[in-house]
Amino acid sequence: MDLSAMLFGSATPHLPPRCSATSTRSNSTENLAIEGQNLKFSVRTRQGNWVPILKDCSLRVPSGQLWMLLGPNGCGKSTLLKILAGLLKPTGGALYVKRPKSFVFQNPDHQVVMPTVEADVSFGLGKFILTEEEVRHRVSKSLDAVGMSTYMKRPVQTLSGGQKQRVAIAGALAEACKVLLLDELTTFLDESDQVFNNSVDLAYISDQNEY
Ligand SMILES: Nc1ncnc2c1ncn2[C@@H]1O[C@H](COP(=O)(O)OP(=O)(O)OP(=O)(O)O)[C@@H](O)[C@H]1O
Repeated sequence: MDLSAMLFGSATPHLPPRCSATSTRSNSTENLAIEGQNLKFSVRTRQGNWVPILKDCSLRVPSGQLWMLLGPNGCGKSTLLKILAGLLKPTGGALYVKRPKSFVFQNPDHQVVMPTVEADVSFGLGKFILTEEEVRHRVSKSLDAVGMSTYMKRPVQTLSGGQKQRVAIAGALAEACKVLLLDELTTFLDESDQVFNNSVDLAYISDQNEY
């Protein structure tokens, strides 16, 4: 299936509706967070046939912007996001994604695994060499960014779906990700939470069905 989705940036939309996802802007000095050229993804059926899911998908996402990937059910939005996250390997094309990058799953129960909010947000920081003070600072700053600083000691099983999703986003921010990939951001978050302020040099890209 062709990706006939629409990409919206926080500045000028880069793509006309229902075209292949190709940006027309070309500026070699641009600080790009994501660049994909002619990405392809196919799956093999039990009968041994290859079924194309993405065909020649190209996109350029500058740093510091929020982009939304819009399109009808089944057009390939989640597949593209998983490729950008490195969870799926494209079967063709070239891809650059600035690191560190984080992927927030549609269902936060797949991601929020530790007993308390504080433990969950600090969980991913174990791979860095950080002082306890730095860990505390990052956890507190990222929970603040998602409006959850008063929930630090709360058991995660007492949180709503949207609160868990915010905790998952806080975990990604704590790791100082440069690219934040959000699968169906609106599943749990309310409207006011869907774009939150963060001054870091970060690109957000989210997939969303058209309404
Ligand atoms: N492993 C797979 N095997 C076979 N088909 C697949 C596989 N993964 C995805 N597809 C198909 O690829 C297409 C794109 O799926 P994808 O989940 O990326 O769509 P989407 O745009 O995110 O849809 P939705 O808006 O419903 O979440 C769908 O038709 C889906 O059935």
